[in-house]
Formats: sequence, C-alpha cells, structure tokens
Amino acid sequence: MAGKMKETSKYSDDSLSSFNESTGSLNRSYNDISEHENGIYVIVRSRPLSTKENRASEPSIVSFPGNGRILVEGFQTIGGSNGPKSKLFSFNVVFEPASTQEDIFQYSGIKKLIEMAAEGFNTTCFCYGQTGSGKTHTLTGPPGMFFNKRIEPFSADHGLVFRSFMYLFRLVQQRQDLHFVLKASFLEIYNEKVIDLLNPGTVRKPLDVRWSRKARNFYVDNLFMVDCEELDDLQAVLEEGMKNRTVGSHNMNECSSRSHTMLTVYITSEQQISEDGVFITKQGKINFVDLAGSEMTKKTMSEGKTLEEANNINKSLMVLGYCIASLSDPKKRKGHIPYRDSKLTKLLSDSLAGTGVTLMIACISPARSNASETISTLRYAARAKKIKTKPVIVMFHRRFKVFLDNY
Ligand SMILES: Nc1ncnc2c1ncn2[C@@H]1O[C@H](COP(=O)(O)OP(=O)(O)OP(=O)(O)O)[C@@H](O)[C@H]1O
Repeated sequence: MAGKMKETSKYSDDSLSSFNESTGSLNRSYNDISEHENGIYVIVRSRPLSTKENRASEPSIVSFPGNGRILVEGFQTIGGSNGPKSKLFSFNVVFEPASTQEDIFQYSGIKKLIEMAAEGFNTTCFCYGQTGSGKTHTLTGPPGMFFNKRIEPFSADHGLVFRSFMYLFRLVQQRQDLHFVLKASFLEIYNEKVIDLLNPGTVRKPLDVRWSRKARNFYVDNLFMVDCEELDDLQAVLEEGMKNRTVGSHNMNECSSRSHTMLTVYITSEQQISEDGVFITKQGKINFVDLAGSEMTKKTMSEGKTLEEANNINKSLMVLGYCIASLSDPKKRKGHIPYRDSKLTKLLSDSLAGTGVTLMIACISPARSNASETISTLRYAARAKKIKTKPVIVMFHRRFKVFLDNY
C-alpha cells in the first residue's frame, strides 16, 4: 500500500441514524431536496470517434440539437428491413465529443453532489455504457495514467474523481465553522466477488456484503477505510486502487475494466450548535462507480477468462437493468425489486431508490458500428431518468463533543 496512506479503520454502522431533514437547521438551502422526491440526474457524454473508427472511415450517427437532446440517425434495427431509423432522446445535459474533462466537471452537476455529500447526504456518481465508450476516461482519465511511475500532479487529462477531490478539499477549508473528517475506501466487484482494492492481499480474499438493520442498507464487511487529511491522501487512494483493479484487453478496448469499481469518500462533519455543548454530526458520502462495460462477446472476441468475465459483467448489468426498469415503472416500483440478485445492485440499492442523490453518466460511442449499443445505453439512461429517490441527511445530535479523529 502507498506510504501516503496512514491510519485505517473498518466500516461500522453503530453510530448511524437517519431522518428527514425538515427543521430548517441547515445553513444551506437543500431542505427542498430532502423533503421531496428527487429524480436521478442523467447526463450523456459522447466520446470522439477512435483512431480505429476513423481509419475505417466510420460515420458518426449522433448529433446534438441542443437543450439536452441527442439524435441518433441512420441505424438499422436488429432484423429490421424498413430502412434506416432515427431516434431522439432528451437528458439533463449532453456533452459532445469535443467536451473536455473540465467541461464535464463544471457542467455535469458533480459540484452540487459534492456539496450535498458535505452536508450529510449519501451521493453517487456512476458511469454506464458499452465497453470502450469512455467511462474510465471520464471518471479517472486515459488508460495508462496510473501505470506511469511518475503521475503528473494535475493535468487536463485528470478525470472527474480527482477534480472532485480538489473541489471537496477547497469546500472543507472554506467551512471554518465545521470540523471535517474524511476517509476513503475503494473496492471492485470482480466475477461477483467484492475485493478490497486498498488491501487486496496476495490471495484477493473476497469480502462479504451484509445488510445493516440500523442504517437500512447494504455494506461491505471489513472494508478498509483510509484517513485522508490532505488531498495527497485521497490521490494516493485513487492511485493505489487503480493499480490493483482488474483490467484486461479485448478486441474493442486494450485497457478494459473487467470489474465494477466503487471509490467512496466518507465525509463526517461536526458543528457546535449551542453554548451548552450540543453538537451535530453529519455523515455524508460520495460514491464514484465505474461500471464495467456491457459487451457483445462476438464483437469483443472474448474467450477463456475474458469470456467468463464478460458473462459476469453482462449478468450483473442485466440485474441492474431489471432494477432500473422496475423502479422507473410507477406500477412496479412499490413491488419486489431484485437488488439481492447481484452484489452490484445490493451496493447501489440506496443510490437507486433509497435515500441517496444520484448522478448517472451514460457514455456512448458515436460510430455507426456501435449503433445498437448506443441506442441501448440511451434507452437505459432514459429509464433511469424516471427513477425517484428521497434524499435524507444522515446526522445525529450529541451533548458533548465527539472526537471525530477516533472514529
Ligand atoms: N472523451 C474522450 N476523449 C478522448 N479519448 C477518449 C474519450 N473517451 C474515451 N476515450 C478513449 O477511448 C478508449 C476507451 O475508453 P475507456 O477505457 O475509458 O472506456 P470504458 O468505457 O471504460 O471501457 P471498458 O468498459 O472496456 O472498461 C481509451 O483509450 C480512452 O482514452
């Protein structure tokens, strides 16, 4: 593990309690969000045509009419014989291929998510899309960035995660009235097994996912949490996890994530609210989830280990798809949602339908050869946009100061 990472602790849900924040005791104006249902915020990013696609003179089939709309044209439906089709989708924000990493940071809504996490909300940003569509690029940066010996302190390539870390630290420094403690964990779900990326061990022993009755959500037992007093500590967590996660190569991506990863920053803040020693502690968090890409194994030409990985990836994404489809249907959302059918959906259950605030980034390729995957991603994203969550702040009162550093 990197020398930067100092103290560690394990997850415990003992001290958690949650309730709707409606008393107006917050300094900021998020009460409206916590009192009402909130839709999942869905944005789309189209990557540019790749060198391979350009070499094959592939046309782009997506265009951007404005106002969060995206038009996909000139594709054939599977088995369809009625000529090329077109379909218009509408999202909260759509990023064209020329968009920079900074544009995504500024206009995706992630800044708001971080602010809410610092206020005690459970927030999630997850990237969804076919293999090679730019999920890892968007969240962390181009492949290879974390395999170089010397990683640049900051560059235009840095993705949403590092930019969010910088924003969070600035925010924490500005709030002199609060005492903040930050911790982080980083895991992957590989072939349905949860592996701690900060402490994988030589045998990569899987961790259990359990249900917490108190917090009413799933959590990973014995997951390492690292204290992050400085920006460098969070950067060290990111680098360590990126080095340990499982990647592989196939026909559509040389550096393909073979697992779903989840990097979580836990933000605890404490504020004295009365002279006689009453303190309020809030516990928010932000999850950055890089889903492995859906893949058509015929196109990726996967075989052996890569095929087994692809089958596991597709299976867990299918369960996620069922959950999203049920949650987006007003008739089905009160019924049974199959969260328990995969580790991924267990860990995302709170973000999808519980008390969290969620930003989904759907990544697409503009190339004609990827038309059916692009349409399928956009349909998935359009469904997710209909899901409602009911965000609550996780907080508790204490009469005496709690020494947060000992958490
Ligand atoms: N917006 C972009 N601008 C420039 N290059 C990009 C962009 N998005 C993706 N790429 C490049 O495309 C390739 C595939 O991207 P990436 O590995 O992020 O895809 P992915 O969706 O995470 O794939 P997988 O699901 O297989 O892990 C990488 O070389 C990446 O740098």
